[in-house]
Amino acid sequence: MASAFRPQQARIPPALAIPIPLLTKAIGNLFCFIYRFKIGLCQLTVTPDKERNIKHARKAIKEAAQKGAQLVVLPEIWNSPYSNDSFPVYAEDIDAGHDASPSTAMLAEVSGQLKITIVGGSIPERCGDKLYNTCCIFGTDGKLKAKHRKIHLFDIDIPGKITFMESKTFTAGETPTIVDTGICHDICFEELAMIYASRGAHLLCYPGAFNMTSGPSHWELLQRSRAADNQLYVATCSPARDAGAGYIAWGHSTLVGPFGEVIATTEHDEDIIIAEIDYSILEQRRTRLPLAKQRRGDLYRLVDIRRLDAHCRL
Ligand SMILES: NC(=O)CC(=O)C(=O)O
Repeated sequence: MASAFRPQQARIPPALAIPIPLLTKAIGNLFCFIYRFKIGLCQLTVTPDKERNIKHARKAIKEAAQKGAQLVVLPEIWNSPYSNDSFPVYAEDIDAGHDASPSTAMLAEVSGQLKITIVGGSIPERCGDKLYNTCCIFGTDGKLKAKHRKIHLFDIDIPGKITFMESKTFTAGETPTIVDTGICHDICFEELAMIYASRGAHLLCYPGAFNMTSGPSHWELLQRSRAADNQLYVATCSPARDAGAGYIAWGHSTLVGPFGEVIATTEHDEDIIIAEIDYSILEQRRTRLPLAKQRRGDLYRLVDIRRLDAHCRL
């Protein structure tokens, strides 16, 4: 998921400066030099036991917060096995309240209790007769700030390597989300990242579950490309690898900086990455290499067909 975050207002202590997308770019740029914070990427093992997955995620979030993370990111599909048979069984009706959605109830409780922002990876969401691959973002007050439904469903067929059709069960989301979030396969679409960047995003978060074919070939490449093209931070968070699962996740959760540099990463086992994000570096990069100014809008231009008018405050 790509959650795009922008810096918050000056009266908020820098330590709590989880970026929000609402402010104008000018205000964002003005204050971003004071904004440093720690991000925690929880690469979690996922089992068929949903209750255990929720407890386990809670423990990892707490550990990341204890280590100083003010923004914690979970993997794509962390409460359920990544399989079309499981998605309908593990799906939760997020809008129906905490009783109908124990996974998001936990995220709401923990974010409020620890006063951190959580990019809640994704879970299968049931809405009427449809299922979505949905990321919920909770603010420091424990309130749901945004819900992003994966826009680009992951359908792949490489004979002898991997076949997976998310579209068998999931319906694609229709809206980019301004706490700017995308999920996994969304990372493959540079236009989406460019739109987020043009709206002032400083950080894109992609909870993702790449596999043993797509992982080695382009997991890191895509993250570094999105970061370098748009001169911003990119954070990814994968499930840990389970060699016995039907779908074997690649792992390698990573934080990439605005020059496309890998700041922190891990292998495929369960892990919590804690790394620092410093928006002043981002501005420095943009000043030294002003891609936005150099862009030839007279020759080519990205059209944002669906203007992102709904904003979410963190
Ligand atoms: N779960 C996914 O969307 C995986 C993906 O995009 C890939 O390339 O692998």
